[in-house]
Amino acid sequence: MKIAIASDHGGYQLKEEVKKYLQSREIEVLDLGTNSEESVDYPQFGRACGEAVAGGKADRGIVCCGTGIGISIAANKVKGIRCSLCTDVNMAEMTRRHNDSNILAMGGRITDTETALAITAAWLDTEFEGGRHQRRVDMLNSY
Ligand SMILES: O=C(CO)[C@H](O)[C@H](O)[C@H](O)COP(=O)(O)O
Repeated sequence: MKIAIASDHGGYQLKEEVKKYLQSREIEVLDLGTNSEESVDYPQFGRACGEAVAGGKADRGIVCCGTGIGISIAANKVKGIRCSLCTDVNMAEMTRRHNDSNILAMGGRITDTETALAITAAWLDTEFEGGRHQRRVDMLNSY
């Protein structure tokens, strides 16, 4: 699996922790920046991750900003993206099982590293259930 990751300055430290975690699992990482805590604009990074996933350059993506909100809004502007802002493991499992989430968003100023890595693990390892949820995902994709 190849995961695209992106953040603004508010999510930079968390992105780096997520990157280390993914690499420890020997998951290939496409790092789309940002590369420091210098102030940047989250819409560009959320869009870049969305386009990487929608365009097939990565299988899924993970984005981080201060809250996870702005960058998830940006990623969800890209057709085909179902970006889910998660603050706990249950949300991560549910959004994979029911929404076939293809980008995970987290907030570097909201969620501590240990929780974020547990969320990441759950999101990576939980399968989409299909069935009635496929119909709903198809509806999302048609909009
Ligand atoms: O988009 C956000 C809020 O929904 C993120 O938290 C951003 O990281 C934040 O807005 C950046 O704010 P800053 O004051 O420019 O660091």
